[in-house]
Amino acid sequence: MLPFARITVIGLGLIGSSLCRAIRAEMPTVRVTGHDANPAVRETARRIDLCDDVTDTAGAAVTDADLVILCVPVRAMGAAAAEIADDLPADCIISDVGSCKADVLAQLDAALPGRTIIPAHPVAGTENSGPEAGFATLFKGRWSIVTPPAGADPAAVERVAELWRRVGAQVETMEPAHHDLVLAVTSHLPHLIAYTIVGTASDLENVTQSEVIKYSAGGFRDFTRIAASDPTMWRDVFLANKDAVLEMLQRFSEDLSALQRAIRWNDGDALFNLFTRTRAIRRSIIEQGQDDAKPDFGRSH
Ligand SMILES: NC(=O)C1=CN([C@@H]2O[C@H](COP(=O)(O)OP(=O)(O)OC[C@H]3O[C@@H](n4cnc5c(N)ncnc54)[C@H](O)[C@@H]3O)[C@@H](O)[C@H]2O)C=CC1
Ligand SMILES: O=C(O)C(=O)Cc1ccc(O)cc1
Repeated sequence: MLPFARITVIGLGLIGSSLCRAIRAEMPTVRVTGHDANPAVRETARRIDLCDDVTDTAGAAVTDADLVILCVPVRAMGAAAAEIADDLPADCIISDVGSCKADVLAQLDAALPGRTIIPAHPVAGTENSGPEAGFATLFKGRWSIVTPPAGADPAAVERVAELWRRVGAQVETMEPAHHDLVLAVTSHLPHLIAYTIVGTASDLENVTQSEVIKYSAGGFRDFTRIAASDPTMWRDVFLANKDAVLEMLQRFSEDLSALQRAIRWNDGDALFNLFTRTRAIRRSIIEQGQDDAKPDFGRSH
């Protein structure tokens, strides 16, 4: 049985538009309604036929929904939820796709007291944003982490989990605070490092911008891709997941200082041992099939 019959997506950027496409591809009888605060995005969504209906107001998008998924930047979640509060049907489930969960849950709880809120985070994305950047296979073979609040209705949790399975994701449930700690080190800190290193390279006085571009080896190129990620989205993630990010940044700084020391004192063993350990981590990621380069990963678009 389909987990939902009428799904509303609020925020039709990369993730919202990918979700619309995936739902229509995998569950063609589900009615998909969309809304975005930006009129240009609504116009694009209509032009590319993203949803069955794109509404000009958030309220009109949710009046007969059985699931509403908020796909807006994490610090806009509360405002987006407040906009639909008066028009939500009584038994509608509210979810979101935000990259951090504790702060978003607090915003949703405050805006929608007493409602069934089942947050989730598809750990899938790209450096691009906007409705035309999305694609139907984005979630295939990826994790979606569902982070229900304490005491959440298990049937509602299962319906949201089933939606993610239907669009191709593997589902894990986690407590919101634990999610935020895990993602701080696996996703948020790597983005911060990428933003830093690309900024550092572009600030050099003795190396020209064109040399940075011309001689950028593989590693630096990968950083520039990540550092091209959406500024609004990532500003919000760092501010909303401040405590976990600062904790991981502290540990990272200490480890970086240890590396600095090893280089200064010619401690080759320390360098070799660390690089051997990190190589093993990369290899185990590939063995577990979590690598983008794998051809069966369903990411062709
Ligand atoms: N980009 C990525 O790779 C991933 C992003 N996420 C999360 O998904 C969410 C959306 O990110 P993207 O789709 O990448 O961003 P995006 O920038 O492509 O799209 C966000 C859309 O939300 C709209 N919006 C902003 N405030 C709004 C409001 N109050 N009401 C209605 N619409 C509003 C914007 O106009 C924009 O079209 C974020 O919370 C992000 O943390 C989750 C997984 C991956
Ligand atoms: O493009 C990349 O490398 C990403 O890391 C995409 C991404 C960005 C944010 C998320 O919350 C999940 C995935």
